[in-house]
Amino acid sequence: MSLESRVATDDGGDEPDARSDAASAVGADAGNADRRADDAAPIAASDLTKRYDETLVFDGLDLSVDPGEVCCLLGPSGCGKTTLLHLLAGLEDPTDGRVEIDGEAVTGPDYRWGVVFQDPLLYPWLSVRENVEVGPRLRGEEPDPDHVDELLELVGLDGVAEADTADLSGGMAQRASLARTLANEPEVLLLDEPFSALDQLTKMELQDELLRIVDELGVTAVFVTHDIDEAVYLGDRVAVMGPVPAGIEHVEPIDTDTRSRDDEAFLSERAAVFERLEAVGLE
Ligand SMILES: Nc1ncnc2c1ncn2[C@@H]1O[C@H](COP(=O)(O)OP(=O)(O)OP(=O)(O)O)[C@@H](O)[C@H]1O
Repeated sequence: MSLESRVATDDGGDEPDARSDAASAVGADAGNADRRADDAAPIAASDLTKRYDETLVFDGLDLSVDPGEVCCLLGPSGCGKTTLLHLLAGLEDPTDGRVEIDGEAVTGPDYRWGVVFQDPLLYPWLSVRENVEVGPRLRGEEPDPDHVDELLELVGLDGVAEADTADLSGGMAQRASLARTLANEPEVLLLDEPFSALDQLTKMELQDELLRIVDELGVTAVFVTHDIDEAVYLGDRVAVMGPVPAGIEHVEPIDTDTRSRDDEAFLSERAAVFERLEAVGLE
């Protein structure tokens, strides 16, 4: 049986409830059982300027992400989405300006603001479980096996904990990468096109799971994507970026009460975002 079918089998019909329980348990173990959207960390970027030699990527950009919100960054290729995410994550320094997460200045990477990249970047010599244990170990903590089990269940990998990462499909590898980031109990998730290399069905499945996890763990998320449908489906707001050095040209609020991929509200919000993208020069 392939690893994918083992996961499918293990998922079973009652999997969403099982994962729901796992999410609650993870929250409880993390000491954040009461951390819900209202208590999640806000992100504030003020007057951010970033210059690489002769390229001014943006100049005086402001962005506020509310606690528990999913903010999608959408824009033409090369407009600075990844650069902005790296500044929020402390992976790069701004030329000027400031980023704060939960009121604390971001001056470098920190396990409290977890990053998920397009490439899962798993350690190939470690099993799935050992990959998830990396964060606590790097912080000098012995991973709690129950907590790791709960995270693996949360992302639907409980059937393949001991597998080699080389045997994982792209979707499973990205699930493992997400679990590894969640093992650090981040207050904020910063995701850089994490699903862009996946087939459409896997992508849609992971989009739904991400929304559930963000909601249940009470984290704030910034999600970079090229995909308008993905931005409108995932986002509470979609920040449309223009060609450098425009930065954020428009922020579209999304009515998430009727979250769906094909109803009227979705299609009209998609059309509104598309119009904004066209206005900034869709590439
Ligand atoms: N390390 C770097 N050194 C020099 N220029 C850079 C560097 N990183 C990014 N840039 C430039 O900054 C601009 C923004 O790049 P960035 O990768 O952030 O855009 P993006 O919107 O994420 O692009 P894509 O959608 O294609 O991934 C581009 O002009 C890019 O060439």
